[in-house]
Amino acid sequence: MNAASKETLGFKTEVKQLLHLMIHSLYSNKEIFLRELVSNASDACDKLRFEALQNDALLEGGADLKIDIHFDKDARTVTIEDNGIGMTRDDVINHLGTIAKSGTAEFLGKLSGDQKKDSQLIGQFGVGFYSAFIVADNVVVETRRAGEDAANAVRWESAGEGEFSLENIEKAERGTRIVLHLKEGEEEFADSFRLQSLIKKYSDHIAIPVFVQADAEEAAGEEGEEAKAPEAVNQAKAMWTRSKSDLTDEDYTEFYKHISHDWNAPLTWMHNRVEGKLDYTSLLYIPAKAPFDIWNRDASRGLKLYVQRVFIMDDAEQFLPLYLRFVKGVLDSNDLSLNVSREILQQDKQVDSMRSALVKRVLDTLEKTAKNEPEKYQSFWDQFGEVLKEGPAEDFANREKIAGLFRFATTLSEGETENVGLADYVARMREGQKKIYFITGDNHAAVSTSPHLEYFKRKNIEVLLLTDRVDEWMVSHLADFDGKVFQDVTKGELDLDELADDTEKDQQKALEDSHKDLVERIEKALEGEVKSVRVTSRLTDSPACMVVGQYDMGGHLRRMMEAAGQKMPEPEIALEVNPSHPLIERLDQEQDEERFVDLARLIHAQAQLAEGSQLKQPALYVARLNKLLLDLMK
Ligand SMILES: Nc1ncnc2c1ncn2[C@@H]1O[C@H](COP(=O)(O)OP(=O)(O)OP(=O)(O)O)[C@@H](O)[C@H]1O
Repeated sequence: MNAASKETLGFKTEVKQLLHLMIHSLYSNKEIFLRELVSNASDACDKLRFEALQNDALLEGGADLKIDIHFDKDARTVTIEDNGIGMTRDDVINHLGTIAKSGTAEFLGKLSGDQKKDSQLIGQFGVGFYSAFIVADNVVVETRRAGEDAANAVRWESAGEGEFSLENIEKAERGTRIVLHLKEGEEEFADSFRLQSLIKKYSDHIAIPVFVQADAEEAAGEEGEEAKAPEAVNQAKAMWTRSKSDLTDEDYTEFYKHISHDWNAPLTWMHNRVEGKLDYTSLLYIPAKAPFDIWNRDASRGLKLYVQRVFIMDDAEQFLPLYLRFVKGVLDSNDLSLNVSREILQQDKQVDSMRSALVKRVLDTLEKTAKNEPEKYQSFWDQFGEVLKEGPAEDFANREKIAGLFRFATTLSEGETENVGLADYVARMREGQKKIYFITGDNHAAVSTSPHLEYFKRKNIEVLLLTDRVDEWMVSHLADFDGKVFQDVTKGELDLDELADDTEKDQQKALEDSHKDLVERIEKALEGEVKSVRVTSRLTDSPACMVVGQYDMGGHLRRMMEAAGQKMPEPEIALEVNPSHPLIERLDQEQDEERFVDLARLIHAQAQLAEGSQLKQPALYVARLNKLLLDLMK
């Protein structure tokens, strides 16, 4: 293609939306553009170094990777230049004209127009290259992919307003040069001192040296003095290789922002050097806020792999299980080969050992946070609890440890906050109680008022209130905690052996004996609708409730599976009635068989509604109820 090949292309809609929002909501943090562009430049150098392992011709004879920052006060420009991997014309179109993240549309839909809230969200999304437009009204990118001819370079230019132009240019040096034409009022950035202090503040941890042009007076130097070789503004050393005592919280936080593209400071981090059988350094972070695509299990994950300080890959998913996909960080191994690939990692024994160690480290840190900083832990749980709940199914060996990190709302806790750990639950179990009781449902209001809880409330036995979609599935994988099995209170007969004293058991027996006829009559009236009917002492205020078989799927999970189009086998449903309830007493005395059947069906329908089920024939229920109401009004 020749130089005449200039073309103008439109940004994808989502870029336009994002640009607009970003410029407005991030204006109060405008200086972050430099961090983002330097971060990209450093990634580009990392990528070049990696590709050069296979093909050192890419270095074109120059292996000194660096980032240069220039400015021109009069022209009001700032230039960020790297000699990294560079981009081809296609790369430029793909990376600087679209947003290649899945879920972008949903993300944009969540933005509210409230600048404060939106800037938080945009932070979670990652602002990247486009942040240049916060301070610039024109951005020129000149880039040449390493290994390409000088004539195959590209110039991209845009005012950030819907379109960009592309043309072929000559560029002798490989890599990318980004020229920002600062908006009026932003000339403060065309200043050596300002740029240097921003690099120190935000990019000190970048492993590639960053050089900032000196001020004119400074550069001229004293007369007769020899020009000094410029010094990098940053430490230019892989941050994780520095000793902990040398690093401040700010260093850790800025490094986190660089690798994670997250705007918020992390919740906590773990920095460890391991020597011995394995030799590696890991720096792992737990974010404070969940990224927008945490539920996309294919979304990129956060561990970068380095081998002997050389960047090898992003998303080194072999080193952490999916249920810890929120962890971000760096792993630098001295044992693996520089030629390591994803396929090799999958079969490598050392990788398994490192993975186990990293998992243990993360779980231990979470445990420690939960113990020493409960409020901080609570905010972690609120963000990532649901992800962690995938743990017992994925990581059987650690399931007890993971379960210890869970937090739930219970019948004894205040409001809907999930803040009761299983260890707390077990510690306050009633004398003789052997099981951990729970109930699942769509929301807190529905489960906390379930008839199934009446007996437990009466006996002051704590019940976990589980309302996440994954809960029933999670508990089925957990099976027990501290030797106590989990029991769904809506399943199987109430376990009086465990919970009741002798008088209560005798009473139950007496109830069963004295209501044999009633039970038979109701069974007949509900033939085909329920599997069996029995009297119960589990209810206080409600006349009846539905109970599924001990090994059947609970109502909540069943409804979700059915909503997802799965056909479920019919469960063994029993109707349990409360003989002390006035309605059941009245039913027992009903002589008119037709009215008896109507009443029994109404009670059955109500029990279904109370557990959150839908009636198969709601209109029939309404008709029956109306008939009874009319009778009453006579
Ligand atoms: N200096 C550069 N050299 C080479 N490629 C670059 C450079 N700057 C950006 N790119 C390319 O453009 C892509 C988009 O950059 P951008 O900063 O928008 O997003 P990102 O870095 O992938 O992630 P995030 O949006 O979370 O920051 C990068 O992934 C990279 O491929």
